[in-house]
Amino acid sequence: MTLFLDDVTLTYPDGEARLTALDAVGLRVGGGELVAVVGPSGSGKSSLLAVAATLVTPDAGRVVVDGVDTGTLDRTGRAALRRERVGIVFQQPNLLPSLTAVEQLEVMAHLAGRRGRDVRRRALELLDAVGLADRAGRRPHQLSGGQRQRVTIARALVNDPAVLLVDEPTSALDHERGAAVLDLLAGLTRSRGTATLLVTHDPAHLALADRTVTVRDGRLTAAVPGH
Ligand SMILES: Nc1ncnc2c1ncn2[C@@H]1O[C@H](COP(=O)(O)OP(=O)(O)OP(=O)(O)O)[C@@H](O)[C@H]1O
Repeated sequence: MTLFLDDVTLTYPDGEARLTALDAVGLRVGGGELVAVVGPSGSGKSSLLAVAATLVTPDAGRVVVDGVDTGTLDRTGRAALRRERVGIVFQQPNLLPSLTAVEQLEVMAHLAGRRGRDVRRRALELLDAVGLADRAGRRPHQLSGGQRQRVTIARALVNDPAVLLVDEPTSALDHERGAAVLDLLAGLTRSRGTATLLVTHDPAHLALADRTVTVRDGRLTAAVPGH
């Protein structure tokens, strides 16, 4: 389970010219590895996640998810790859208001073509793993912000993704809950062997990462943790 970005360049239209959001970026995240991404506002962090998630196609370079060169896939193929092999956790928990916690997970499994009793068992296992076994029947408005965030993490894992992409997972949480969510992500990365890319502004998170990379003006550099 790996994520590999090879010489990836992404530009956006900018009036008559083009703005370079990612400039010849190379990055390899191995299975069981947690890589933190830091950098100033507007430097290209979200663009990096969007490209890795195959939500945006780069102008040049290769994005290889779990051994699959995503450039060889059409739109349908990329959507299937995302459903089956990529877990995405956005900043704001985007849960469906009418569904219970366990149903949020089941819907994702169903979209990936999974059915049956195993799906519920697996969903409950994951909710247990994020400390929400006793909240499985609650809807989003009956959960705290931190609990909702943990549901989105469990949901991102329901189809056993090879690659986990996480954008500022603790920005809405207090320090203690944020630290608990980070511990959880780091633990799941290692126990499940996912390749995890984590965008963060929180220096405390860097200690849990195996590596930190810095994005600056669309370019990637390795950073010394804690600096
Ligand atoms: N859809 C778009 N169209 C045009 N320009 C864009 C688009 N999305 C992002 N950009 C530009 O690309 C650059 C990188 O943006 P990106 O969102 O990747 O930065 P970021 O590091 O995630 O920033 P932040 O920390 O503020 O979220 C910025 O200059 C931004 O203005």
